[in-house]
Amino acid sequence: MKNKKIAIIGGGNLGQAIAKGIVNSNIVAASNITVTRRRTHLIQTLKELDIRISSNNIEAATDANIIFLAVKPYQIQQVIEEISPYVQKGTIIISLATGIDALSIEKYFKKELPIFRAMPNTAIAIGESMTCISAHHANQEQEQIVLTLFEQVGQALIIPEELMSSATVLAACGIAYALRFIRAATQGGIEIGFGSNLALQVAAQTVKGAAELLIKAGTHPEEEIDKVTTPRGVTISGLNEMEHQGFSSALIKGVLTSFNKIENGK
Ligand SMILES: NC(=O)C1=CN([C@@H]2O[C@H](COP(=O)(O)OP(=O)(O)OC[C@H]3O[C@@H](n4cnc5c(N)ncnc54)[C@H](OP(=O)(O)O)[C@@H]3O)[C@@H](O)[C@H]2O)C=CC1
Ligand SMILES: O=C(O)[C@@H]1CCC=N1
Repeated sequence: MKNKKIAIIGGGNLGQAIAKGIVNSNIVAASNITVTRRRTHLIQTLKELDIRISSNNIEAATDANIIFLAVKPYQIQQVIEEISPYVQKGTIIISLATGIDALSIEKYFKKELPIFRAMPNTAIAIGESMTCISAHHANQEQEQIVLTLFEQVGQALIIPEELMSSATVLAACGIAYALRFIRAATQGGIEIGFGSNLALQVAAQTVKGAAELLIKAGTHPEEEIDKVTTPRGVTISGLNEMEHQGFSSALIKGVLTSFNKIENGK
């Protein structure tokens, strides 16, 4: 793994975060990673980590063993058509583009390659991503390589491709849903007396603790809720009022709306 050459085509938010995560994990030497974008002046800081930067996609792709496609979905076809003639047989392709299926990616390459779709979330920047991955024309060794890469920047799992839209909603959009919860809790906290900074600190750590309870203890949310809700107490009153106002229903409807937009474009 250490000697694999990695090209990250599209050094934007996710592309840069992945490059940094891989370097921090020491799994591949920084000098083996090339990140490309047209405006390279915006990624000069990567050079301080020994990562190569370039605006030349073809050069980066030519000798790469693993290529991340981290451009926007509407840019992916053009980028693939540019690099495809130079991509060696057996090169692992990892596309981060939302909503572009593996068959389309293969069609743009005009040849069979091990193609992966990966959907991390923005917590990848701090090594806490939940990344769902699907594989197409890949063998077990290639699957393990891709899984290992994403395990350096959080948790990762391989799922069937038909679940990729669901993974996008639950994990990638999910970060935004959770942050909106924290913002709303903060606003409530201010109304009951906290200054905004303190309210944010309390709300954010509380959500982190709640998530860790489930992850570390492996319990169900309702089991943990039962431990907090004193009979005739204040928690159950607040929770029930939230449900009367449609809290769970609003969240579920939001999830379905995001999902339908990916699946049907509306
Ligand atoms: N999992 C998640 O939470 C999210 C996933 N995504 C998905 O991840 C992908 C990347 O998103 P994100 O990082 O937010 O997007 P960004 O816009 O931040 O990054 C895309 C980068 O691609 C570069 N780029 C555009 N055209 C080319 C080209 N021809 N050659 C090389 N580089 C190019 C752009 O830089 P320049 O203009 O300088 O070339 C830009 O920096 C998207 O496909 C999106 O669907 C997006 C958001 C969140
Ligand atoms: O909002 C979006 O379309 C992208 C996909 C997942 C997260 N952000």
